[in-house]
Amino acid sequence: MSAEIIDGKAFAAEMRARVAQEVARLRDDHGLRPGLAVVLVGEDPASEVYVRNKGRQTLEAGMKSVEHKLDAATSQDDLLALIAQLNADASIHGILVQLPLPDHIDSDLVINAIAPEKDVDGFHILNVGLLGTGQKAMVPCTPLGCLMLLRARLGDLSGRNAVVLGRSNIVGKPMANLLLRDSCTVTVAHSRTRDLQEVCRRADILVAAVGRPQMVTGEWIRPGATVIDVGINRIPAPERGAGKHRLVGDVDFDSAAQVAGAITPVPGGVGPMTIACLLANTLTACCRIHGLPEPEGLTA
Ligand SMILES: Nc1nc2c(c(=O)[nH]1)N[C@@H](CN(C=O)c1ccc(C(=O)N[C@@H](CCC(=O)O)C(=O)O)cc1)CN2
Repeated sequence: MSAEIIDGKAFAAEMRARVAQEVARLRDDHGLRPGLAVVLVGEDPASEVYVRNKGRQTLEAGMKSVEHKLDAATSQDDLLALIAQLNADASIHGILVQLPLPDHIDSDLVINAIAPEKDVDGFHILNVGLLGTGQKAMVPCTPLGCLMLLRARLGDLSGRNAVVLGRSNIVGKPMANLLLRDSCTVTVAHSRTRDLQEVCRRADILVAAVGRPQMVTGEWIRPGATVIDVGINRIPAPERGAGKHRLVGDVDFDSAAQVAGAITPVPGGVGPMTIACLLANTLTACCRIHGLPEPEGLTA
């Protein structure tokens, strides 16, 4: 193996410590406590874990944490009523609706009902537009985490060839916008892209967010490239015992690490950065809502 392993878990821990420092400063200097409300509809086991971790890490950073766990059959109107209540709650600076939502709920409608200044996921159409036009926005947490890792490893990103594999609203599109904002030459590739492997091989920076376990192998990677693996896929691991599973990314780590200059592992790469950036966004939202200067280095 030749690649440097980018330790997202350690980077996220440093970021959370920095957020906690700033939260303490807000309390001491302004008597403020950032508050985050997380809404979960249904009983998806992975979502339950993520929501629990968000609540715990929010409290550890010194912020207020509120969890709303709603039955899977909750109506869209009831969910919208809860969002309206949280929008009006001055002690709440960030609102996040855990995705995916049950099929009977229109996710776009719900997300766009969140007050844009409290939209710490950065999914509201106003924040999407602000980011897309290079203006000050709330930035989606996973792409923000990827950007932080890239800047920490590479410094100035300008002029680099970046390929984003995947075009989702949550990761691929905002990631491409963030890399463009940092003056990369950006290609968004996806399942219909011709010569996909060749396109990826041109990348100095490759962000894989395609949702297909271990799809990107060493042959897809330019020697020395920086590879950010956003995928979180649970695959059977019979070698660990009957019915056991393990987590893998969208990149085949073993072959990719032979070629890349640096690579994020799964788990322990991008995943932990998602929640660290959520805390940073909640702090940023609190500062913006109260007209206070934002701490440096915690947003794009
Ligand atoms: N409203 C949102 N919903 C979802 C988002 C989001 O950003 N906003 N992202 C994902 C899930 N997610 C956070 O919500 C998330 C995913 C993974 C991790 C993480 O730390 N992963 C670990 C492995 C965890 C495991 O063992 O399963 C890692 O990669 O090391 C954190 C947050 C979908 N929904």
